[in-house]
Amino acid sequence: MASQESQEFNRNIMVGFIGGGRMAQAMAKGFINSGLVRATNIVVSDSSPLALQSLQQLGVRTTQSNKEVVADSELVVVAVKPNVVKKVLEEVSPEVSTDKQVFVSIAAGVTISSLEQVLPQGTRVIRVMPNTPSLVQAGASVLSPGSNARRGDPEVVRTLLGSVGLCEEGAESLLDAVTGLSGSGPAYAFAAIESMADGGVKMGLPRELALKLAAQTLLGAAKMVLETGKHPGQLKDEVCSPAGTTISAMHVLENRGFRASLIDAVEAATLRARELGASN
Ligand SMILES: NC(=O)C1=CN([C@@H]2O[C@H](COP(=O)(O)OP(=O)(O)OC[C@H]3O[C@@H](n4cnc5c(N)ncnc54)[C@H](O)[C@@H]3O)[C@@H](O)[C@H]2O)C=CC1
Ligand SMILES: O=C(O)[C@@H]1CCC=N1
Repeated sequence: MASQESQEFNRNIMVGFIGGGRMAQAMAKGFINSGLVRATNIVVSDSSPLALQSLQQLGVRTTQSNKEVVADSELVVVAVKPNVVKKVLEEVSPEVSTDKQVFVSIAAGVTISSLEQVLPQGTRVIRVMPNTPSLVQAGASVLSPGSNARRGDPEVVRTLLGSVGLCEEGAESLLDAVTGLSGSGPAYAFAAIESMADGGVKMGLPRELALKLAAQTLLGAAKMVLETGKHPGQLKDEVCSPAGTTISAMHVLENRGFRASLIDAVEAATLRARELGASN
């Protein structure tokens, strides 16, 4: 929910999105549901009319003109795929005024210096790695301010993203690893939920119940880590009774490389983010 700082947050801020795909929709819906931004203060552009249809249902203004979004916004979220970022920034550059807009790029890998190079000199840029649970106020984001960001700019972005979950500030050098962990991480968790539910179904549970139990179990475990402050290893030990069920399952997971697979997954996604940065 909105933090104390948001008391000073300009609730009339105009927020634009260039690209109205999955991440933009998650953020826009999250911002509206948080109560921090009115739907009528959001404008989204997308080259595909289909992508704009579901946004129209939210009550936000939609357009196929990226320039219109920039002209009408104070905070512009760049939410196109990394390989399209340069092209759209070149296109909208004539509309940029350093006194008006802050550009927030959420593109995986794309560096602050490459964003600043293509935008007019002095453009205020903040690079952010968010994730899709922003849709349900349970997002995790890390932001990194560019070289022209003004004193209050990170705070505005932090308040906005803080209204849809956790938002931390960090050095840009951390952002590819953040992408590998929390940016891509929801997919790992969804796969875990789906697979645990499959296990339940295999052992006789109805599908609907199995899915609910699997999702609630991950949610509950995550809340315990965040709210008890205990190390996850200790919490795991507290579930494993001597000669009980859980330790038998943990043995299987260890044998099949469960932990190493997750470590490798975060590493692979981080390295891919670096590659995207080098090529875009
Ligand atoms: N999906 C995710 O979980 C996350 C995505 N991101 C980043 O967010 C960005 C967007 O990703 P998604 O939303 O997943 O992709 P997406 O493919 O769902 O959305 C991208 C949208 O951009 C539109 N588009 C393409 N060319 C355009 C142009 N020239 N002008 C205007 N719109 C154009 C497409 O029609 C599409 O609707 C990417 O850079 C990605 O790295 C960051 C964190 C998480
Ligand atoms: O898969 C991707 O490239 C994007 C970035 C982080 C999550 N999804």
